[in-house]
Parts: sequence; C-alpha cells; structure tokens
Amino acid sequence: MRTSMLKSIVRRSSVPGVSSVSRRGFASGSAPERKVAVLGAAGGIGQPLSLLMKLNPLVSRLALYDIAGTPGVAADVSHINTRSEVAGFAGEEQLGQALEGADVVIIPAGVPRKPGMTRDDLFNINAGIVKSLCTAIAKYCPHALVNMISNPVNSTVPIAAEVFKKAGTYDEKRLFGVTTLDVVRAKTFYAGKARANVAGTFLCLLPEVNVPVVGGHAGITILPLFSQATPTANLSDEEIEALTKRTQDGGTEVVEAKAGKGSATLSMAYAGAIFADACLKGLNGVPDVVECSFVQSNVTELPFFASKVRLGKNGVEEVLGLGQLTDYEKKGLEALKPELLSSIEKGIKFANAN
Ligand SMILES: NC(=O)C1=CN([C@@H]2O[C@H](COP(=O)(O)OP(=O)(O)OC[C@H]3O[C@@H](n4cnc5c(N)ncnc54)[C@H](O)[C@@H]3O)[C@@H](O)[C@H]2O)C=CC1
Ligand SMILES: O=C([O-])CC(=O)C(=O)O
Repeated sequence: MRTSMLKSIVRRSSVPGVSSVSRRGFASGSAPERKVAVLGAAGGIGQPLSLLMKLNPLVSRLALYDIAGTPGVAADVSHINTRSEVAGFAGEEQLGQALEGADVVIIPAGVPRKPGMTRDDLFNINAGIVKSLCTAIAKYCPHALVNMISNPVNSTVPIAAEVFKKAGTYDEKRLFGVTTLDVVRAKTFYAGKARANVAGTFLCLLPEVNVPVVGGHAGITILPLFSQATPTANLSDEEIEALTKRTQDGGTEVVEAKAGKGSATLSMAYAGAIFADACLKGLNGVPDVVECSFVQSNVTELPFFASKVRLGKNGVEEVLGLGQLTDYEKKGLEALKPELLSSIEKGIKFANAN
C-alpha cells in the first residue's frame, strides 16, 4: 500500500488578535523548541486535539501520526498561521520519523466504546495498539513525556510501563494517564451546582472552580474530591453524591448520547490539550504547574493512582497526597481499590505475556 507523507512548513507568526505573549510568560518567539507527536491524529479525538496543539504557542513542531488519513489532517491544520511546523505521517513505516525528537507524545489511538460497553471491553484491541506504539516510543524518543489517552487508561498505563521496563527506558516521571477530562467534568458539574464561575476569565472577579479527582479513569475508580473543591459551597450530602455519580458516569453519558457513534471526542481533545500544555510548561521550567494524572504512585498501596501531580523539567516533580477526606470519600477510596488493582494487574500481565 502506498503511504504518503506530508510536510508542510508554516511560517512563524502569531494569531491575529491574540497576544503574542502566552499565559506562561513566554513570548511565542522566545519559548524553547518543543516537538509534540499525536498518535491516532486522524481520529475523533486526534483531529480536534491536533487543532488545539496547533494553537499552542509552546509547540514548535507538531507530528501527526495515524495508520491512515494524516496527510489530509496535517495539510488542513498546517494552514493555521501559528508557530508550529506541522508534518503528517501515515503507516507504521513512518512512525519512527513521527516520534524522533518528540518532547511530548500524546496517544489517543484505539477504538472507542459503544453503548453497553465498559472501558475494559476495549482492552483486547487497545492493549495491542498501545503496546506497539510504546515499543516504538522506547526506540525513537525514550525521553519523551507520554500522555496516555487510550482506554482503558487503568490498564494501558501499566502496559506502557512494562513495555518501557523491558526496553530499559522506563522513567516513572515521564508516563501519564490522562484523567483531565474527569477534572473538567467535575469542575463543570460542580460550578453548575455551586453557582460558581466555571473557568477564570480576566473580566470575572470570582475565583475559578477547582476540583481534584483521584483514583483511576473508569466508573467508581473515578473519585472526585468535592470536599476540596474551591470555591467552597454548602452542598448537601445528596448533592455531593449526585455530583460524584455524574462525574463517574460522564463518559457513559456521552457514549449513550452519541448512540453508537463513539465516545467523548471534543471535550477530551480540550482536556488532552490542557494536560499536554501543562507538561510543556513543566518542561519549560514554569513553576507550580499542578494537574491530576494517573501515574506511578506511593499515595496508596496501589502501584498506579491518579492524584495531583506537580510537573517540572523532568516530568513528574512531585506526586501530591490526597489531603483530608470525608467519610464518604474514604468509603469511595476503599471501594475503588479492588477494581483499580485488577485493571492494573491485567495490563501488567498482558504486557509480560505478549
Ligand atoms: N482518557 C480519557 O479520558 C478518554 C479516552 N478516550 C479513548 O481514546 C481512544 C480514541 O478515541 P476516539 O478518538 O474517539 O476513537 P476514533 O476511533 O475516532 O480514533 C482512533 C484513531 O486511532 C487510530 N489508530 C488505530 N490503531 C492505531 C495505531 N496502531 N496507530 C496509530 N493510530 C491508530 C485510528 O485509525 C483512528 O484514527 C479510545 O480508546 C477512547 O476510549 C476517549 C475519551 C476520553
Ligand atoms: O467513556 C468513554 O469510553 C471515554 C472516556 O474515557 C470518557 O469519556 O471519559
């Protein structure tokens, strides 16, 4: 099969009407060179995520990889007059080129859920995809920060860790399960109930909503800590329970609404772009960059766990603890552990058996 590669050079310029100084304090021309690779870039998440990464002034090179379809996506995105040079890569023989020199690799490759499926039902297909992509990452960009979006995240992150261990390249500071969408949802739902400002704007003096979400990324393993939400609000136990359940079922809500046409793509692209931006800021030495992520962890007895993570020049700088939990949250934490552990072990077992 003939595959083609498209390389389109985009002249560096700032977006008209948008300040050339990003909120990270770099003028776009002075930010360090950073290459970001998106694997699965032609998919439902991959396309809008590629667009959002093209808008990020911290990115100087954007490599868009998929098994097919990336020349078109790359040609399209490359016409946007922002800093980064865009290149499209299609087919396995071009994967190495896509990855070489990458600082951050974002992986939204794999099949999404249909109604009635759990994220774990995706394991059989996505585990193999993630394993082969991570084998290539170990070979071509072993020092990149890896942002794993492909489900089931509770298993795909442990698979990636095992692949990297076998290749001798594993660095626990550089592997992240992207759970940002859980935080995005918790913030949105909480702001609605607490009548708070959902996101900070220059014009609004109300503080921006923040909600840590810990555990994992599937059903009850998603544990939003509304007791630590800011700004504080006087919500009843019933309201907290309803918010918790809605956050845990947020993915299913979208899967059902899409009725067989996939799962969250647009909100996930937004969440993925926020997390990748945080990784880039950390790499660039911006202080106090904190996001929740599913990482190797000592916060509980489980080997991987999502919690607040401080990002720095080498990836994870510090895995932050859980803070004070309510009895309801403590119960949720104990309840999620068996399922999360079994998903982690399933991933490890797969990686070592195949
Ligand atoms: N972590 C999270 O919060 C979320 C994760 N997801 C997961 O993200 C994944 C992707 O979802 P969508 O974009 O909606 O699916 P999609 O089917 O629209 O796109 C997936 C893309 O991956 C590509 N792909 C398949 N095998 C590949 C390989 N070996 N190398 C490179 N690319 C490959 C496909 O060609 C396709 O373009 C799913 O597993 C989904 O469950 C979805 C939403 C949220
Ligand atoms: O629910 C799904 O299958 C996709 C996902 O992970 C989410 O939307 O949180």
